[in-house]
Amino acid sequence: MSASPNTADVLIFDLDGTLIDSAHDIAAAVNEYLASKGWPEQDPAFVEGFIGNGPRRLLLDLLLAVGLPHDDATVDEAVPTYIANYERSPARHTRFYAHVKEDLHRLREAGFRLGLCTNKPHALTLKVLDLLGIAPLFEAVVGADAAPACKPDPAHLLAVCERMGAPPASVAYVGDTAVDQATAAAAGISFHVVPWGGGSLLKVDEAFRLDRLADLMALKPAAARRTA
Ligand SMILES: O=C(O)COP(=O)(O)O
Repeated sequence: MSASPNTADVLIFDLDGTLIDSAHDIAAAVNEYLASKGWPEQDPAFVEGFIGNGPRRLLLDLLLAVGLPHDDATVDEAVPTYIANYERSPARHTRFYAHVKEDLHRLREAGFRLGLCTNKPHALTLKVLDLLGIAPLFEAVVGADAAPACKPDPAHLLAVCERMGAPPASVAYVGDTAVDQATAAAAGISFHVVPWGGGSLLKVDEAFRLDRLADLMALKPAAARRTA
């Protein structure tokens, strides 16, 4: 069962599709790989639909969907090539969704502790957060390869909780995909969905649907509850 939506001390965020629109940089890295094989490049809006399960699934699912070779050997070779392409230019086109940066600051100032749980590779995640100037806002960041198992395995989200010393009942997870939603449900953590990324496609109780991140202020952290 999920925790109540009424309070939370710790807010853990997904990254791609939730805080940042990274589809153009991810598509550029994918297209550089496809071009190197002499295969047709893909539209960023199409590539965007495959983001959320990490690089291996991104490439496997995309190659499968467009009818290109997708055997293990092809994908094994594609993953490091794609990651190397992405690492060369991790935030050229990446943008925050509306009000994200200011709202993260407001949430921190209100006393919430912030964490990040993403299927992006860990080193790339740190690089992107740093380039976008939001790395210091997060107490714990766990990319897919820094977790015991990645989303939708609840161990990923629970690893962030553990690093923050936060019981799951004190946490809310914020994401945009069915993977994020399933992860939170399996971890027994309440899930709030953003209106962008894949968020509008998800079925959730309306009380858990955000217009912007600042709506999470309603969850009042412990410090604010004591002084209320
Ligand atoms: O699939 C990825 O690379 C990252 O996706 P996430 O930040 O939505 O977990």
